[in-house]
Amino acid sequence: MEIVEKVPAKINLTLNVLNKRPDGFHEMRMVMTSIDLSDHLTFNERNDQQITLTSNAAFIPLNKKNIVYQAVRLLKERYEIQKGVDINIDKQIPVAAGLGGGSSDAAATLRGLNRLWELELTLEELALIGEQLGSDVPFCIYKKAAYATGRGEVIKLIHEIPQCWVILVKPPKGISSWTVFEELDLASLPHYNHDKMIEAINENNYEEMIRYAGNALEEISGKYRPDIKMIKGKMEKFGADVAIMSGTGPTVYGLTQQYSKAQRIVNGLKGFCREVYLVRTLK
Ligand SMILES: C[C@](O)(CO)[C@H](O)COP(=O)(O)OP(=O)(O)OC[C@H]1O[C@@H](n2ccc(N)nc2=O)[C@H](O)[C@@H]1O
Ligand SMILES: Nc1ncnc2c1ncn2[C@@H]1O[C@H](COP(=O)(O)OP(=O)(O)OP(=O)(O)O)[C@@H](O)[C@H]1O
Repeated sequence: MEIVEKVPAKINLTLNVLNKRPDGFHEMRMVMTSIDLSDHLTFNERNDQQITLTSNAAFIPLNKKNIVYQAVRLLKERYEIQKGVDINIDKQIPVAAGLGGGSSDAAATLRGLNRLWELELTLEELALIGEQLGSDVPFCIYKKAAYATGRGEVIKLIHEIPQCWVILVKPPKGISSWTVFEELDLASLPHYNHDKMIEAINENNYEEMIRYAGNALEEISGKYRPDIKMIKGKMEKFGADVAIMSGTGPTVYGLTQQYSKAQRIVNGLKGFCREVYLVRTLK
């Protein structure tokens, strides 16, 4: 039997870092939404114990270093599954971009194998397992909009955000989450009002929502990647209502509700960056 899972990327509408925790992670407060830029994972059962990965992308590992492989191993060990699986990763989400690409692939693997091996696990159970793979994986299990706390694994689903166009610009070279978090000066971080943002989202009020968008990691990532600031400025100049870095970057996203404006922003930015995407937020 063949199973296919759609694997949406994510953006952080607000990202706050509170304190460093005893476990070495940081306490987060984030409003996040899935967006319609997706990988696709295809699963085919094997009767032997082998796990094989194939992909159109040359730049992700296709062995046990891939988070998809780790997700398979986790489920096989936990539920004593005596079967293997062939998985193809149709990679469309830019890698190490701040868009949750690997985390979302891992989440889709848990969802896909739940179906393929008929484990009948709930999304909450899959999210609990996903925590062991990475801080963003539980959010990615739901493919919705949510308020994420803890190290990012405590998820409270919220109302879908007001429909809008999302323009994504992914500058060359990624940034690792580890590097960004290690350099943080917590006392100097800005704070974005996620409660007010969630209120605006619940009222489907786009104009009010964008007033509260922001990413506390922008400053530190910007030190490594001065192009982030340049792209933000260009995006606002071409008419985006807001221009914010997603996750630990380097991707910058802009929001607008007008398609004509979205097209103008895309055409303007294509002059500065190769990887420019125009997508919608997911319902
Ligand atoms: C920045 C975000 O992408 C926002 O969505 C996430 O908070 C990070 O998610 P992620 O990359 O999946 O993070 P993980 O793979 O769990 O951790 C990578 C590294 O980032 C740092 N990290 C991550 C999450 C967190 N709450 N505190 C941290 O300090 C840690 O150094 C960790 O070793
Ligand atoms: N299936 C996968 N897809 C993408 N990257 C993967 C995958 N498996 C392992 N990786 C590795 O994980 C690293 C992080 O990639 P990823 O795309 O998850 O970063 P990201 O978009 O910044 O995610 P986040 O926003 O959660 O930090 C990359 O260096 C990549 O080589």
